[in-house]
Amino acid sequence: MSTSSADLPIDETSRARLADEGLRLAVVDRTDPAAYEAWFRAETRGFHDAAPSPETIAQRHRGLEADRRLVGVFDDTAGIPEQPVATTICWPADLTVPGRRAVPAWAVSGVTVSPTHRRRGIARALMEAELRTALALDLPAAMLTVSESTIYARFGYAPAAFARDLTISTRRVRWTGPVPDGRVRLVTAEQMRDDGPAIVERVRLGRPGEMSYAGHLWTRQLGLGPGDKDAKKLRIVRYDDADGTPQGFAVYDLTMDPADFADHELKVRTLVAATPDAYAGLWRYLLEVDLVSTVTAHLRPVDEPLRWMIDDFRAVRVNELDHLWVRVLDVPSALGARSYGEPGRLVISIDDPLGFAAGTWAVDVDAEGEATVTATDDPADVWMTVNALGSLYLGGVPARTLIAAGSLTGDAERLDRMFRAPVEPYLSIWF
Ligand SMILES: CC(=O)SCCNC(=O)CCNC(=O)[C@H](O)C(C)(C)COP(=O)(O)OP(=O)(O)OC[C@H]1O[C@@H](n2cnc3c(N)ncnc32)[C@H](O)[C@@H]1OP(=O)(O)O
Repeated sequence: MSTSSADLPIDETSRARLADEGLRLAVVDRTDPAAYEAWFRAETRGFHDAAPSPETIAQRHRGLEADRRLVGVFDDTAGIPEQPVATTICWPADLTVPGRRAVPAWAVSGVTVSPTHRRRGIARALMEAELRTALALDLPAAMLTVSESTIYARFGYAPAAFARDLTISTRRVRWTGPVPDGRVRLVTAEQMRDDGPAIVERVRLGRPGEMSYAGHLWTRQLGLGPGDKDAKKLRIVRYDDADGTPQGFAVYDLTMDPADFADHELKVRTLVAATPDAYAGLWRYLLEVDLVSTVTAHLRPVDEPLRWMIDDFRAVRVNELDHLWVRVLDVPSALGARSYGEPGRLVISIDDPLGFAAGTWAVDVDAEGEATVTATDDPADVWMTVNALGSLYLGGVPARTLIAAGSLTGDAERLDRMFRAPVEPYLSIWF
């Protein structure tokens, strides 16, 4: 990487564009507590959150990772001029791609524009600046999880990993899956804080779409984040295999139905399993807690095997969502970083209105599935938008879907043999 993400100067193109409107685009000095507080208050306000307490702000500032790049747009005529009217927070993270490996990607988060300044092109200036910043940092792709799925396609992002919310009627369910010989133990958040990262790491490279994370994004999972209002409700169970090695964990809470004490809802916030045994052991435990009639689980993989491990398939209702959006910036680096299911040469023409990925690219895949990607003048075998490339990239979207949508033309079967991943892409966190 050419320079550290936090130290790179602000993008000049967007700075000049916003300066023409009397606005100042700047990297926020992350070492200055007052500057951080102003940025953080603007970000929480932008997401309609309650104003954070001084203790929460101080704790979040102390825990801010060194690679976080905070950007603000300032308006000296605003009601609270020291607080930015728009924010982003971005950092480099490892994104798992097919082939049990990762590509460094620019994680884009905290995108807010004050309601007083909306629809003046501020978000566009910020988003385009972040794409140029990612390239300046030699990061071949950018990624985000979204508040609304209507915003980011225009910047070249597309859904690449999906997720499901599950609602399980537990009284209809009898466990028919494996009964492993490990143990499920209730543990404290503090115990899990130490045991958990090793389990998360073992899972990460096996699943395209997962990303590296630590710090606040990790402790938040356990209710240990500063100001976490739900912390006291959380229960944590850990699955230890027969040798006593922790292989998985689940975080959940319980809500009583005021009309019937036997009808609690058990909400699974996180379930991470490094082995099939841990998966079975944890789900069986969660489905059999007494005084519960409904188990809900948020943000689960689309290939969740759970319904094959109970006796009533229809006891599980499913709602599917787009979750991780990916934007390819540097085609040779991004496509060269993943593996492919079939050898051969494929020439791809990419349409990218913002220019970053536009061109014709030859993808030469060897017998081991490794690719070399170069610019070429050869005629293209397939044509696609940069959005379609983002959706194909992790191997989770069939080419025929994109052909039907008009964002790709080419041989769907060949594209699927090359691009589809044997494991469905999935990202287990929001960021
Ligand atoms: C990765 C993340 O952080 S996701 C979180 C996104 N943030 C939020 O949801 C917080 C609440 N919303 C906001 O803060 C703002 O409304 C934002 C950030 C979504 C948009 O900011 P704005 O400065 O108003 O957007 P801007 O004026 O630059 O619009 C850029 C383009 O996006 C479009 N757009 C903006 N917001 C939306 C939206 N909510 N839905 C659909 N299109 C939108 C605009 O029409 C414009 O289109 P065009 O340039 O193709 O003509």
